Amino acid sequence: MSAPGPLAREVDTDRCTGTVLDEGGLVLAWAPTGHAPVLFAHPGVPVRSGTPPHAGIPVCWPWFGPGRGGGMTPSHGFARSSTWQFLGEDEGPDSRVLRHRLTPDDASHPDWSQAYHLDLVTRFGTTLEVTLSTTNTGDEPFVVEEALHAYLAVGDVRRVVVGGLDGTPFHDKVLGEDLVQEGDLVLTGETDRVYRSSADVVVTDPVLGRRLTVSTTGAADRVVWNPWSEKAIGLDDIGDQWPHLLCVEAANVLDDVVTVDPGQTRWMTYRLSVEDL
Ligand SMILES: O=P(O)(O)OC[C@H]1O[C@@H](O)[C@H](O)[C@@H](O)[C@@H]1O
Repeated sequence: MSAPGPLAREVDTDRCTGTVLDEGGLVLAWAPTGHAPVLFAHPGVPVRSGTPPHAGIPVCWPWFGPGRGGGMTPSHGFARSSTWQFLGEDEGPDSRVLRHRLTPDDASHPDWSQAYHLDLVTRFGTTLEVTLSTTNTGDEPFVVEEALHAYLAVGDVRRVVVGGLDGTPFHDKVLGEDLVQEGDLVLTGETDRVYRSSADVVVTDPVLGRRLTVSTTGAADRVVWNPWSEKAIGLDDIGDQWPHLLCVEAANVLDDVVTVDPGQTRWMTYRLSVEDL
């Protein structure tokens, strides 16, 4: 018998449909009325409890990947595999607002003893807005890496054009080099890049006939990732679906880590909108 899936909070309004899971505080789905789903999730592999999926918008916190010094597990921190408190939902002026929180009572880790509140506010409307806030409830400053690791659904990643990054310095994790983007980005192979930019990113998708715009506040970096065919084989919830996703993440990583002083709250917002071509 397969394990039951995590608890899903469903939204269905005249503006959109959407889903957030308590596990991971994962925004799994969003589709404004009249549009196909905007976030990627493998059509044949359900989300399993205990396994953070390559889907939706995982929360990476308080480290990214293996952490700045390397070797940290789980990859991307413990927030995405922890079960968050659901604080409730209400109707905003133009969106349904769902609130989740993670505290040391919900998630602990041997390498993380700091006192914190991590809050996730998801606004489901004709645009999607996700805010991740870190509050230091302890007596000592602490440093976090963080990302809202959005998996955008695309028709064919080899045919999309990613605009808004021209002239931006980036760290290429595949090549291990620091480079500068020239012109629009067209992906031709495994791509894993940390762009030092807070500018809007526009993904033009001729196959699905739409344009996605990512804008953020409080995020110094954009991470662009697709594993491509070979690496995708080892990721069972991506597999042969790799052409149908493009991660454009809002992040504060590498040299852009965030210091949170006692009593302080630092926040980051990811906004996503879609328009027909
Ligand atoms: O398989 P994971 O842990 O979800 O990570 C997926 C990818 O996430 C990206 O954000 C990282 O830049 C990649 O290096 C990583 O491979």
